[in-house]
Amino acid sequence: MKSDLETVMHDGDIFRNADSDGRILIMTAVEAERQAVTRGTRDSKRFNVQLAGFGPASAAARTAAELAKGSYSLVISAGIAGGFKGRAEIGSTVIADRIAAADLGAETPDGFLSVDELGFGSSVILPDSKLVQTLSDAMASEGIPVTRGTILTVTTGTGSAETTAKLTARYGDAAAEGMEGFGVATAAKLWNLPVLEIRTISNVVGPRDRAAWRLGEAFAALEAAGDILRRVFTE
Ligand SMILES: O=C(O)c1cccc(C(=O)CC[C@H]2O[C@@H](n3cnc4c(=O)[nH]cnc43)[C@H](O)[C@@H]2O)c1
Repeated sequence: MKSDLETVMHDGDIFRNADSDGRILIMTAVEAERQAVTRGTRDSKRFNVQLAGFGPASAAARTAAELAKGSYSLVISAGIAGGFKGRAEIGSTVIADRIAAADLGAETPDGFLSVDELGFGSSVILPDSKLVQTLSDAMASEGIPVTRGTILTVTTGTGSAETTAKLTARYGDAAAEGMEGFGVATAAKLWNLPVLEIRTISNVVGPRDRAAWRLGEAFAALEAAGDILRRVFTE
């Protein structure tokens, strides 16, 4: 009888053969994240793990530059993140079912207007739903605490209860907050490639308390996420 993970990996075959050489580009903000993912993927040639830099602008530019150099079947934004209280605990993993540019828009005396409300496009990019399901099932089957939800991309990391409340009022299903996902996803969209965002939680979104960040737990979870990616896409 097949294990849960074997069943999931069978589904993964669909994507392994999706196109050309089927390589997967993974973008992380900083080197420590890149190393954690690479430990998990064990330097498999299927993956190219590159630095996106800090924030969505750098992430979009560097992802676009990487995509121009090679052929890929999937783009992944990966890294650590803040987790919204009650949605994603420290050390857990979040897989985005929506990637949202949460603070891109305009402030008005009556509140925030999103890109959508301004008529300049969409603040949301949707990851490939089948892949989201495949990976979240694979993680759950290995006992990894995993949540699916909206991952917000912000240009300023949230550091107050007031901003946290504003964000959760706009995105009721927000699970985590990072700073590169929407940039990576924008570049992937330009190439008509599917995108995923995978974040492991280092801290709680809210009043800034750098001393409370649990980088070790988040990097260990990021390595475990890399291991699942390798098993789903290469075994
Ligand atoms: O201080 C360190 O030693 C250190 C080591 C590795 C990474 C960092 C970062 O600060 C990574 C920044 C990166 O992480 C994402 N992130 C993490 N928590 C949050 C948050 O609460 N709100 C927004 N972004 C968050 C983000 O994508 C940053 O690019 C530090």
